[in-house]
Amino acid sequence: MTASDTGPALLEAAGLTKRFGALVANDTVSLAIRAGEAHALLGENGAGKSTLVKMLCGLIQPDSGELRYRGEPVVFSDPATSRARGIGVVFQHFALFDALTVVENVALGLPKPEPLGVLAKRIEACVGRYGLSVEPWRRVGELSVGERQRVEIVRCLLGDPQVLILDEPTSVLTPDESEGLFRTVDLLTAEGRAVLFISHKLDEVRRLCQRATVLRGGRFIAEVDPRRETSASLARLMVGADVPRTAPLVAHELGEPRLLVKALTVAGDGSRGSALHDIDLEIRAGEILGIAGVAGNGQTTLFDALSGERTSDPESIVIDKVAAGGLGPTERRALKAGFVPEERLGHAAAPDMRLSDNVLLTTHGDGGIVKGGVIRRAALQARFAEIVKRFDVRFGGRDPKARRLSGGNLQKFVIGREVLREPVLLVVDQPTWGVDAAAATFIRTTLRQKAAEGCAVLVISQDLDELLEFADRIAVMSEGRLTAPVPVAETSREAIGLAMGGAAQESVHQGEGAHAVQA
Ligand SMILES: Nc1ncnc2c1ncn2[C@@H]1O[C@H](COP(=O)(O)OP(=O)(O)OP(=O)(O)O)[C@@H](O)[C@H]1O
Repeated sequence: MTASDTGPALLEAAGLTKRFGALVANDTVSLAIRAGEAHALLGENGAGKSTLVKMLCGLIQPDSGELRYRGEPVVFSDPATSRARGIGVVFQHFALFDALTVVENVALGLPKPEPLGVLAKRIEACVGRYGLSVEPWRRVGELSVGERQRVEIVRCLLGDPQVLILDEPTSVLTPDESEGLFRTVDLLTAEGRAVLFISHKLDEVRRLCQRATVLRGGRFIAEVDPRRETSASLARLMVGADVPRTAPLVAHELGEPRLLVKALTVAGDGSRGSALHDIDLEIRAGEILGIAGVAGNGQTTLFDALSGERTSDPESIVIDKVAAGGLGPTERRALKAGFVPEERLGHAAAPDMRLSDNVLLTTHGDGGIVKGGVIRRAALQARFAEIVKRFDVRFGGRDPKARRLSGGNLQKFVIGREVLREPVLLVVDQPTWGVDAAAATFIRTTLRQKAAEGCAVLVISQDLDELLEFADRIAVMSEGRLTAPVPVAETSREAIGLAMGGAAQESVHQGEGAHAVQA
């Protein structure tokens, strides 16, 4: 299908403006989403994409401008009204209850109650039709982020939406899962539905979408056919200038082991993560170890075990020569370890606390900011200002609550907060989730610099290309076990992909991975 032969406009924004205090988050923005198309919404972090989406679904009201549905002016006073008219949204932050099953969560969002058995059958039918993999009777707390996202998508699809809005849906997915989602999107558009696709992954946008609207600084910049653009030309439209590439690797000596993990075994806790079996790894000063894997294979438990949210045998985790397995997060931070969890809102940052107080959350044990139990406000403000400046964290106002930040800007803030603590060990789960191309480059370059300065860095990421680009060695997590790490130069995308599927438990060396499958 070409951009010109897509159907009539289903949902239109005509000159929408939204202000937050002095900040104009959307300035007379127009957008038309047509029947049968996948339409990308592009822009840097803070460009105003989420604000526009929130107006399209009635979560917030525009200050001026008009919404039209099938050519008629409409007012969506709340999300229930837009849902009833056929607009479904899957946000970056999921609204699911961990303690409930998938089917119970879906039931909570229904306009009318329905027996759970009947609903489970409807979920199974929807899952089959759109090629999604979701088990209705599993507890949401046991699900990976990727699985939770599929629950949210199914929940939306059960409402029979004509327009489905997906806010950065692939940032938490493996390449295979993303391909699965694209097939779902293709099926939906073939049925004449429209999909609005927000993503920072420009290759995907070019592969999936027939049209793209670009925002910059809250303003409409262009509507283009992304298939006729390059990733560089799209990025240029978003940024208004050329986007830098990741700095080349600076050769440096490796030092002492900063992190030693020995025979780490942790039971699954039934809510957040699956069990770990006999994990061994070592990261030396100056090194970046990447951990790849399909979400839900124990990465969350590994993060929790390393950060001290789950304790283990004291000797099973050694940070800078100190047995740390039995220590909690604050004690591990006192050893100069820093942790960036996957979920930035709610885990890495307290949504209703101001940003400066969120700085305090992980720096209260560092001598410079709290002394003798007293918060040194000036030092805290100085650190806050430094994070904002060095990591280019953009927001309206002086010190907003964390929940007011755009997703990518909050991610930059959390990374900056941990990096500026000058850690000797940094454990980062999904470092560039939701950040734009320029910020992702900046974050990877920063982590490399930290390694060059002698920090040991462990990066858990579902983005294989990211790991291949900036890790020194890669190991794969599969069913709670970790393959032996191998240097990036000695492995390949294919070998890692096979190990991610559990095909090669022993190693991700190029030859051995392929061999294991043939055997
Ligand atoms: N409720 C709010 N109060 C104050 N400022 C807000 C609020 N919501 C958004 N903003 C600000 O509006 C601007 C646009 O944010 P928005 O979340 O729309 O960006 P985005 O393009 O979705 O970014 P990202 O790619 O990082 O998700 C940002 O500067 C953000 O801090």
